[in-house]
Amino acid sequence: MIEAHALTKRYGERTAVSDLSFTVRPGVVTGFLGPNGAGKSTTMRMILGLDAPTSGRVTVNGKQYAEHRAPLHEVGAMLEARAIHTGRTAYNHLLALAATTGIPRRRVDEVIEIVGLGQVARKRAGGFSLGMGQRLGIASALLGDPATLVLDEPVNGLDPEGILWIRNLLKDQAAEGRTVLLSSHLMSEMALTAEHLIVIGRGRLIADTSVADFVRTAAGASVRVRTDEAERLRQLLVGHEVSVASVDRGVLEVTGLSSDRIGRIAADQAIALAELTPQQASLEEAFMEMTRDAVEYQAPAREPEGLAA
Ligand SMILES: Nc1ncnc2c1ncn2[C@@H]1O[C@H](COP(=O)(O)OP(=O)(O)OP(=O)(O)O)[C@@H](O)[C@H]1O
Repeated sequence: MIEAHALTKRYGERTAVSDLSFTVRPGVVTGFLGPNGAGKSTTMRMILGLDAPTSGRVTVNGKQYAEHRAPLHEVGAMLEARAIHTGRTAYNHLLALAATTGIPRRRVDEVIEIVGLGQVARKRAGGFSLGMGQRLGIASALLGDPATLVLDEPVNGLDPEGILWIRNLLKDQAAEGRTVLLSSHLMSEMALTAEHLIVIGRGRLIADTSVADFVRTAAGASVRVRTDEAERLRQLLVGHEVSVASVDRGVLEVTGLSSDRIGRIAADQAIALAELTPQQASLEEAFMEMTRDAVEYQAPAREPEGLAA
């Protein structure tokens, strides 16, 4: 369990994270979303004790990272996969890491198997592809068999097979009762991997919700209706906070009413419907919609061009 309480981080004049409170629970994959510069990496660094909060606090299983006696067993992290620029083999890299924390050699073999690096474990990690580097980063994170995993952009640069692999791995880790927090810019990927979302914009909390609710409550969700009496139905539906667009002959797109409601109104007036389809906003659209205000509202008007995140 990760708990942030009024977490704030300032770098000089710039506030990277502002009064951020959230809880990441075990058992489900939690996605950490936000536009560029929203403060995701800064928050993750504070979780891992790599950056000190200006105020507030964040704990992992009730303690701040530095208070844990064996942090590698508590929290596994991958912040930048590319941080592994090593002349060592993947195996020796993991072995050295294990040795510093009293983790046995057989666990190194185990994690190499888990991440599928068996074929290349004796090769220099410095020559690894991005995908192999990601797998090695994940192997390092899993080494201490931690109850909590914190991964910054773990699917970055992976091919479809690698993405599917990480998705299943993280779901399995969560299903085993671990706490899993991952950030990603790939919203569509997050929709498939995460069950819960923490969304931030300009360092502030925008949403702390299930993926299903996030998409459901996103503005812009509409219903597609097809009927021979489109014009009559349009006049019945249109009103305060309900807009109806004619997208094609006999096809309406209704925003502001549920499909249930539209179906009932049509039935009451004996209008036969040939189609009544809720158009689910994609996570990508929902994310853009919900973070847009945070970006626009808080962007300082006087900021010099080119500096705005
Ligand atoms: N060491 C630092 N010194 C000064 N400003 C920083 C520092 N680290 C981050 N920032 C600023 O804090 C804000 C948040 O950055 P952060 O990297 O946490 O965002 P992010 O959500 O991870 O973004 P991205 O998705 O682009 O990586 C940004 O405006 C960034 O410029």
